[in-house]
Amino acid sequence: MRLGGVGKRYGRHAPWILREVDLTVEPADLVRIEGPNGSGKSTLLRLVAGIERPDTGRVEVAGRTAYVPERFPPALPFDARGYLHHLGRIHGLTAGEARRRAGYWLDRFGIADRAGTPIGRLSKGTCQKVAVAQALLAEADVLLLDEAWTGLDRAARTLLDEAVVERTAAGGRVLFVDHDPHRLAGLTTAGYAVADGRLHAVEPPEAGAGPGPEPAVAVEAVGPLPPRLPGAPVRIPLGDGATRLEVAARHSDALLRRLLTSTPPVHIRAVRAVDEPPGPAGTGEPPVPVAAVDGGLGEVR
Ligand SMILES: Nc1ncnc2c1ncn2[C@@H]1O[C@H](COP(=O)(O)OP(=O)(O)OP(=O)(O)O)[C@@H](O)[C@H]1O
Repeated sequence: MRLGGVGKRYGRHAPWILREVDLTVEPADLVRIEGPNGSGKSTLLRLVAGIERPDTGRVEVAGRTAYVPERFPPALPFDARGYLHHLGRIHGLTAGEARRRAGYWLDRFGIADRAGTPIGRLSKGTCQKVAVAQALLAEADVLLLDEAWTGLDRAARTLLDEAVVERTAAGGRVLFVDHDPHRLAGLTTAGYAVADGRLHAVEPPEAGAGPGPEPAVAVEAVGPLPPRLPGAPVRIPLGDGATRLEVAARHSDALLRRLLTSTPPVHIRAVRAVDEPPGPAGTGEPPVPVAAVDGGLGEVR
């Protein structure tokens, strides 16, 4: 996904909202976009979604795109299940698959009992769950989330966090706008602030370095590593050109996917559970063969 020299204004004599925006997003990237109200964050996501056209420059997006808009259209002539099914079909799913995934996400968000309720009669939070579900069921290559957590209850916010991690672990690119600086902290691979129509790279907040007290996984990787990695792993040089990366287990899939899809690819020598504090190579559980890791991820090429 690439934006080159993108400019946008709403009308020929209107002020520029975005100018000369360059942005490249690779598979498995999780990108945070921040900035003050009215700075152009939603405009940027709408350009990537193809809802707006740039006035200058190019927007190149390969693959399927799914988008959670900041505002859900209020008057839709559907019930929740019918809407998800309809959107699934628009995303190119067969009728059977669209129905299956609609049911799956209604269940996962705990709103299966409201599947037959017209969208206009759903509560705000339930409506937002449907808005999020329509994007997640697409299993898109590019997932765009515009303040998608707003209005969700705690369980649904956690579910959306997990779904984002799942999407990036599967090689998807995720861009999100959110005003909470801690949203997905430690998982983002890049962060940008929109200000004065420009996109400025910012250092995304860390979740606190390293895995903490929860179950952790150590990955021994050989080769140059990307500067930012999912889960903000602790990096321990092993002295033979390899690096031991220790990360919370829930981020290990995303980390492995990011390593295996980086250019040039990183060679993964071993993956093991960590059940003791960071130490030299050879501590912890016996290494898991890399082939098993590849098999577990499913789509690694
Ligand atoms: N369809 C439109 N027509 C005209 N102006 C628009 C349109 N959409 C957005 N704008 C203007 O473009 C500017 C950027 O809006 P945008 O919604 O992209 O900002 P934002 O950073 O997402 O703001 P917020 O944090 O409040 O959601 C604002 O001045 C807004 O009024």
